[in-house]
Amino acid sequence: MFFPLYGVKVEHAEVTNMDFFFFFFLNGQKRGDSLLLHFPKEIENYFAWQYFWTHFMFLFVRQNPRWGAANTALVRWLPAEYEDGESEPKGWNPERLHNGFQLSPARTVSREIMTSASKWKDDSYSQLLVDWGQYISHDITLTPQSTSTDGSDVDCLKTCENVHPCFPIQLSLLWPPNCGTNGPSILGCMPFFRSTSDCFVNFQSGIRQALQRQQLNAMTSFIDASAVYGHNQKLESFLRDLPGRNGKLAVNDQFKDPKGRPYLPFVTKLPSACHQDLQGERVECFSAGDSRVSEGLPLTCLHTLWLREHNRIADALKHINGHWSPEMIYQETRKIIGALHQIITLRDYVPKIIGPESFKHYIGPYRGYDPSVDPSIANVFATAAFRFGHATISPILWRLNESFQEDERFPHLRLHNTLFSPWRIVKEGGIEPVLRGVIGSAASAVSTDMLLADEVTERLVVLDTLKHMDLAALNLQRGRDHGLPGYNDWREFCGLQRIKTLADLSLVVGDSRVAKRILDLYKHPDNIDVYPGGLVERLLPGSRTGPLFACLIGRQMKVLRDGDRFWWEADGVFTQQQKEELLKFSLSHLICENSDIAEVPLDPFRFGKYPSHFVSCDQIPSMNLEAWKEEMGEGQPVKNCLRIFCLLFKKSLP
Ligand code: HEM
Ligand SMILES: [Ca+2]
Repeated sequence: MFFPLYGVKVEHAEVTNMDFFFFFFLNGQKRGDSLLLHFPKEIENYFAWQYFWTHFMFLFVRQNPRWGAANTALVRWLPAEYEDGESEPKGWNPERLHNGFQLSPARTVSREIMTSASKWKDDSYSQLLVDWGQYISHDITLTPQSTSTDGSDVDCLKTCENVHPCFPIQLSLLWPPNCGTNGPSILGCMPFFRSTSDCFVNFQSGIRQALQRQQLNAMTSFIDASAVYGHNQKLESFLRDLPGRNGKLAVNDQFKDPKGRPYLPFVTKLPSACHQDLQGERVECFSAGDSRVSEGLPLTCLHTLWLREHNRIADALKHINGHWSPEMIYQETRKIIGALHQIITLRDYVPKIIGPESFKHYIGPYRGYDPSVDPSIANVFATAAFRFGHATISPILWRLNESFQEDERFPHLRLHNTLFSPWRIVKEGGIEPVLRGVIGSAASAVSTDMLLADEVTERLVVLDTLKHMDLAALNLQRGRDHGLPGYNDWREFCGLQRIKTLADLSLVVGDSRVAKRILDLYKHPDNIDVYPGGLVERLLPGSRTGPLFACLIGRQMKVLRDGDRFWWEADGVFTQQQKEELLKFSLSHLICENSDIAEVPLDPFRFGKYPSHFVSCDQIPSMNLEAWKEEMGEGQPVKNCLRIFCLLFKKSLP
């Protein structure tokens, strides 16, 4: 399995005997596997574990072990629509008519209605809101792509023909389209690898659907900090500082920041494909729980902050509970970090993305774990709705100094000069200049006539291809590759009216010129792809999405929360006192604790000018980890006990 655009190969599922063991007894919920289960040192060996599994694991067996596990299929909320009914994407046969018309190539749609040479600013939010979106998307979804070598002898980097597994994005010579008399002529193509298909046949949905091509999610769908810890045992072990016996994560052994703070470790396969500063030592791609960590600098900064926070909390827990084993410290810390990811996402992020009304409507207050809810990621969410964020990418990466002014030594950069360039962190002042830029500059606005910045539609850098790519066209082609039904079908799914006329579309878009351009291009409203359709909708009040994407994102977030046995608010996961402490956490606190930045906004997702809207780090609430103190008394119940032994025996550990 291969992620060509990120230049990282990932072996399929890496299932070991032990994994099967975990899988059957613990129902495949990888994160849960290690979150609640903690053992005293005496039984931290295989045979004792086996005894434990055999005798007590029935307590955890659930009906749907694969829901939300890594390397399972993206689920369908509507059946797939392929040209041949089973696997060929729409547009595979360019001559084929859809509702009487040929489909416009993805690149044409991108240039006609999605690419923008400029972006407005949205003074309500900071750039961090955008970057958290990307970061959290990497916790919940990663769609692996086929390699050219998957049983075929075509090279998708070279061919411009539709031959499995290649589905290249055709480039049109004439621009703008329709300006010539003989129709657009083909200039070449951008490489495109089809997503890997799932070989698991699910007959529950009927024979026809069972035979349809399905795509995979390589991550755990749960918001569980899998981007920090990895989603399989091998990666998880690699990321830990096991020799240190301290419950911490491994750090970079070659470089530290100017104040001695650690960086993420490098990947092991060297030399890595990341770009280099031509002077001095090489800086390789970083490694983390998610392989895309080096894609952009703000993303790498967020990964670095969480690595440091894990190690900081692990130190504190060791100090508070001197009797805890390294394994216990690691697992408790991981559990806390997972909960913090959930809190930031559902409390701070999602309401700003879908707006307060949609939050109330689609998500609502938490009412406990519901075992009948499937927490898997939906294909339409990963492939269209949550890619709304691509329309909010800033073409400039802002870097700021201590006074939150442009840093003279490290000036702002055009985005394409920052992708896959971790050397800019190591050699250009650490994470601080980028982080200050992220909290100290306004987010790009979303507006129907300025969608994706041309920095990502004309100059997107991906590894393993020298050609610049077009992110809008990739998203669209990916939607067709996955057989996503059209925009109108998804509107109906969400209880919104189907678009029948130009007037309908103008109303929904709020701009009749844009609506006309779309219908001129697609010719029939039922042909509009869900990605551009959802993206151009007029935003709901107080949101960054229109009604369709708000519905799809809202529904996805609700199932991620309600279908998660280990959701931080679920019964028995944390004590009341611990929950109260967790709620004090904020991304501002994360930045204060783990960087050299001493002043931050109270709500770092909101844009505020420096210095008037910033406060000193002393004023940012912080968690008191004493709530995790475990008081040991012989034969007495353990205080704050939520560990599995305590739950089973209601007494202190031997
Ligand atoms: C500089 C910023 C970003 C870059 C360069 C970037 C780039 C990419 C690329 C190259 C892909 C794979 C495209 C394909 O071949 O299908 C992708 C996928 C995706 N992106 Fe982004 N992205 C960025 C920011 C964001 C943001 C802000 C969000 C959401 C708020 C987001 C959400 C997603 C999602 C959900 C996927 C699909 C993941 C999967 O299932 O594999 N991205 N992005
Ligand atoms: Ca996850």
